Amino acid sequence: MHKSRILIVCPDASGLALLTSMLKSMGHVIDEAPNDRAAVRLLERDPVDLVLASVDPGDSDCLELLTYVRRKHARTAVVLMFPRVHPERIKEAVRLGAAAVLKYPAPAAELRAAVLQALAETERSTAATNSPPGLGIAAEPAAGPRPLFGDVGPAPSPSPVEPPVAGPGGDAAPADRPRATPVAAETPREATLVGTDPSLRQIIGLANVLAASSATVLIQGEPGTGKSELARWLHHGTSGERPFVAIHAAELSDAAGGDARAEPAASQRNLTLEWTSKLTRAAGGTLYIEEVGALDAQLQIQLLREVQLQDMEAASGRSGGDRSALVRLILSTSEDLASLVEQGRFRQDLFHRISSVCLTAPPLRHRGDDVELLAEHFRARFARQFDRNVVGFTRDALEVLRRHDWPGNVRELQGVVQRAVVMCHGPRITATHLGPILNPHRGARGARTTQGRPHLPIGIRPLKEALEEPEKQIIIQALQALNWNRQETARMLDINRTTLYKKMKKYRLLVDEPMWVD
Ligand SMILES: Nc1ncnc2c1ncn2[C@@H]1O[C@H](COP(=O)(O)OP(=O)(O)OP(=O)(O)O)[C@@H](O)[C@H]1O
Repeated sequence: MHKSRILIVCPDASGLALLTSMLKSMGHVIDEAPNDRAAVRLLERDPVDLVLASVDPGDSDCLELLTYVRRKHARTAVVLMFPRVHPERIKEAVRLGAAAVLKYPAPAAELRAAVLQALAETERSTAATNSPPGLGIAAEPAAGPRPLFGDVGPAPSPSPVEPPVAGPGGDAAPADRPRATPVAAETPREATLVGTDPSLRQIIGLANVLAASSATVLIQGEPGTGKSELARWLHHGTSGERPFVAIHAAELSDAAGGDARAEPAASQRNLTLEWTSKLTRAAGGTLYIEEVGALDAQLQIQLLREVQLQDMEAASGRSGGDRSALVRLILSTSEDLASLVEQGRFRQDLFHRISSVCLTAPPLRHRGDDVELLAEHFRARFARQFDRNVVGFTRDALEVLRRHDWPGNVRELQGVVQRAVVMCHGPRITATHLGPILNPHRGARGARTTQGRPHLPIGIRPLKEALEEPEKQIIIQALQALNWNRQETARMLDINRTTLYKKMKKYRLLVDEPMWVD
């Protein structure tokens, strides 16, 4: 075996000196670091064969260095040392790819044996990876990681769907990463951000600056304001060739904990698998998590770890270099995350980490002439798509569009124009095609206050009856904002789909086209 390079990470100076002298006596070259941050800096300057790290298993981030090394330096073995028994953490460390977990301080013989075995296994797998195919040099099956730290029970068996895969840089991906589905990564389409209002241009200007960095960005704004479009814009600014993976936080939580009957350990494993599969698919590109406030507690921890890893990466001073395994995080929210923190529904530490770089998508009602520009953009697009000879809007239609306050923002406008194009049989969309919600002559929206908001049409009548009209209007607006997608609408209104169905039936909204279309 050649002279190996070992990085020893130990916060205790005397322990560090002792470990160094033990391993130096074996003929290895030793680097030393007092903490993870210093270790990452050294690793980025000069890769090593093995990292030997003493960490406190009680610290929630004690496995971060391990995760980092397994992801970024797949050929570097990691041996951990824990000063006290922590069976759960040992299992987790083994699952994440630790070659061994030892007691700290470990007897010299045990330490040397573990180091030798880890180095030998790394050398074997490197030789196997480097062998040209067809030469018949088969690698011995690796003995597999084993905890040496007392009896902690068997390591979780690997899931059948997660064989190690070649990462984008050619390195073997960490063993806990599921295989990337070949078609999984979305080919990013160009982002479209129509609009000339200064509030939007300012955000686009900021996005152009941020596109060049790998900083985690939080995009906030009301539903339908174009947060996803901004995320694509940020992604596309770096490179269109890289994967863009978008996922709604609630879907991620559902997918991870989908089976309510599953054992806690199994659902924890599902969750880790789901999370790592998303990261694997996004490797080298962007992971966009919509409505980050809906992440459940476990996923918030996973996200916090990922953001911390990114910070370590930034602290290591790397810029530009190998980005193939890096994942840029873009998060969005239409909720006020600070108030979720106050309610105890969102981790404060995570909130502080993700909210330092923030873009706010302006609501459409504050974007003046953009309503017309966007309406024209969607008119042209849908006329092309549905092969309709609709060339514009009548003056009264434009007036109606201008006066509406667009609670569903750009998505609502898009839905309204789409329907109008389908319903329009002449060359121009008229106010009638826009429906009573938008049409003041039909009286459905009621009078406006000075702030441009509608008065509720409530007179003195039985309460149940008085509440029906506003309820109907809220449902129609939500349906319009969500393109008549019932599942999404039920979710937005926080009612189940059956309730929504019954209410749509009651208000005669269950026709193919909305009842108000002439
Ligand atoms: N400036 C824009 N120019 C053109 N299309 C836009 C613009 N902003 C948004 N859109 C379109 O409007 C729709 C809604 O936008 P998007 O999904 O980005 O909003 P969002 O804020 O992410 O919504 P949500 O919070 O509900 O997920 C999309 O079809 C998007 O392509």
